Amino acid sequence: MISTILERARQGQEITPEEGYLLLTEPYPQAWLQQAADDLRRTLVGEPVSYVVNRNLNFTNICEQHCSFCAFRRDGGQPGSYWLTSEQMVAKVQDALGQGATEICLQGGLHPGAQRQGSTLNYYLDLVSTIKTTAPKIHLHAFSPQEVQFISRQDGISIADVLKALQESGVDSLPGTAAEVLDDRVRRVICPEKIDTATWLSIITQAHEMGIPTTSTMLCGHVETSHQQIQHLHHLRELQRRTVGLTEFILLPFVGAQAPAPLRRRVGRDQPDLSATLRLTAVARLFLGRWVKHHQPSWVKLELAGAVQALQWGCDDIGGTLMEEHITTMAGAKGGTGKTVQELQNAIAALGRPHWQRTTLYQPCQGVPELLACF
Ligand SMILES: C[S@@+](CC[C@H](N)C(=O)[O-])C[C@H]1O[C@@H](n2cnc3c(N)ncnc32)[C@H](O)[C@@H]1O
Ligand SMILES: Nc1c(NC[C@H](O)[C@H](O)[C@H](O)CO)[nH]c(=O)[nH]c1=O
Ligand SMILES: N[C@@H](Cc1ccc(O)cc1)C(=O)O
Ligand code: SF4
Repeated sequence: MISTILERARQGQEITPEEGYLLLTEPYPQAWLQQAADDLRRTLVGEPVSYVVNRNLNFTNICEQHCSFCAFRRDGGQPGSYWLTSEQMVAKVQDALGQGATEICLQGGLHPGAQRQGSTLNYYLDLVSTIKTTAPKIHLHAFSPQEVQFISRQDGISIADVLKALQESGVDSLPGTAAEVLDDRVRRVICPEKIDTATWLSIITQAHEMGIPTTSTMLCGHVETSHQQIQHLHHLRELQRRTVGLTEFILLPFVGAQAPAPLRRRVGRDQPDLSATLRLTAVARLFLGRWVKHHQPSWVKLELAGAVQALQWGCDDIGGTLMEEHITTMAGAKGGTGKTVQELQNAIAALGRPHWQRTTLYQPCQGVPELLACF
């Protein structure tokens, strides 16, 4: 019975993957689902909604892979390809500091030419030290598991050694991107060159065991089934049961408008389906239950109004200011490339809920002058 499952989940009891599947697929009033997810959110984290003042830094879009959803990647030398110099990165980090950023979110394409002294790891360590020299106190949220594996593969060194070197040079946490859908049949269609499910889980597990926290994500709304969505959430819940290193879950609905034609045509939709995204947002909150306290929608992909709705379907964080979002904007997302603190605060206040500025790891930040005291 749907109402029994919802009631148990609302109280924070674990539901099975089969029950999660029923919540996603059975016909019943979606208001029940919304209410249960909203209630569980209130029980676990209360009314306040957080945001983080951060800047995205996508150091290059030159990438050796060809994920079928990705409008960001370019070949080297192709029109629109770019590779930032360290001077350009320093300027962006300084500008971010001036705007009160506490986090740099650093990710890029997998560029085989990105090497120092013949080593890919050395290039990435240089990136980290460029940022940390410019902003020693900033939280560096850098490199997806796919990027970690790329370094390991290029240089023939272990994942553990890559993670250790990144940690020692100043990486504070990893973005849990490249998860897409943790199902190898889906991965063979949308990202055949990427690491498989087991490798993604293993890299995140190793990071957590070394004391590097990560976020978690799901790229939804393309070719995956409801069953595969639940399996993805199940993988995350089991991982978290073992390591407790996930800080949050971020649902990333696929934006197709400018994505490569084959997947775009197959999906047949340019922008995310908001009601399907909200349903999955609520099921993710209920399924991950007490294991993952923080849930974030993507205002880039849903637009701010859609992200505000997601705050009523289980989310408790509105995300980051981002300052410059490229990846999904290049795919035709309509949410914009950055938000001011005022815009985020106003959006939260419109719901009648209090807002608070967090660090990447969900610690409170003080007012602007004391900002850097929160590290
Ligand atoms: C572009 S990658 C950057 C890091 C690295 N290249 C990687 O793939 O892990 C970051 C994430 O952006 C998301 N993304 C890319 N294209 C998207 C699209 N069209 N719609 C929604 N999310 C997208 C994917 O989830 C992907 O893992
Ligand atoms: N949702 C998107 C994000 N989110 C990143 C967060 O702002 C932040 O880095 C995380 O909460 C850790 O503190 N970043 C993007 O570039 N695009 C998005 O759509
Ligand atoms: N969600 C990632 C960041 C991110 C998300 C989506 C993107 O398209 C790009 C980056 C995080 O862990 O913070
Ligand atoms: S998602 Fe990442 S790995 Fe895949 S093509 Fe885009 S930049 Fe490259």
